[in-house]
Amino acid sequence: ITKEQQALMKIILDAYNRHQIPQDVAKKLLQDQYSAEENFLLLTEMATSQVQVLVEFTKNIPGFLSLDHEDQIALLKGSAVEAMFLRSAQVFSRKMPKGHTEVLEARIRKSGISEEFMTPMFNFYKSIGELHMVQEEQALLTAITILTPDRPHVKDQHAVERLQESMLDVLRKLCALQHPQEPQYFARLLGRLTELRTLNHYHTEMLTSWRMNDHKFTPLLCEIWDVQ
Ligand SMILES: CC1(C)[C@H]2CC[C@]1(C)[C@H](OC(=O)c1ccc(O)cc1)C2
Repeated sequence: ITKEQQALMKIILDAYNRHQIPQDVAKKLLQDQYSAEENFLLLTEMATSQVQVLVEFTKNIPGFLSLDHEDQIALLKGSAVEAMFLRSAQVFSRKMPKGHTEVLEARIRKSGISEEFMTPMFNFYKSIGELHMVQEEQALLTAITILTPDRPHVKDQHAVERLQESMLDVLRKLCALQHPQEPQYFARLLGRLTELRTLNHYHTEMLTSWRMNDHKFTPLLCEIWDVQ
């Protein structure tokens, strides 16, 4: 890993750790009642704060702010769901204190999300948990997800590709250093990104079914997912 790659990794990691989910959301997890309505409101707050954290993290990805402004928006909108699932998978499988994980799972299961979406979502959380990623890998994988060139409406895909490639190069070297006994570890990480893309479809269904039951989203969520 070269000097400038170490510098890049430090910037990404600091940005990833600087913007954590506000503690008040985590606290509410254990306090409020368990009604489907209460759970939905809590998940709305969680999703909204996750999107805010995503925007702040993205702004700190070296080179992102020099991209075309419309492309910056297209990348954020195109990656928000995947970045949110990636971060919540990591929070779910590692950061959360023991009791919280079960409570969050129970609230998610009782919030009007259809059963058919639960399975792939929790399978994804399990598959991320099994990787035991170090936080540098988590931060880089999130940046790589955001810098996916073929999102809808991205005009200068090559500019995005160049940024993503430099992240992929650092991640590949990091995996080789962190998991010398597992040469296929890097490929496994990238395989998770493919699994992540399948969740986009379920997420759209989830939003639609909530809307059908007249649930209200926050302005930020409406803007990032073009709903309402
Ligand atoms: C853990 C999750 C990633 C999983 C369950 C809660 C999440 C934060 C996310 O919720 C939403 O996307 C969402 C969207 C709109 C809304 O009003 C509420 C939640 C899906």
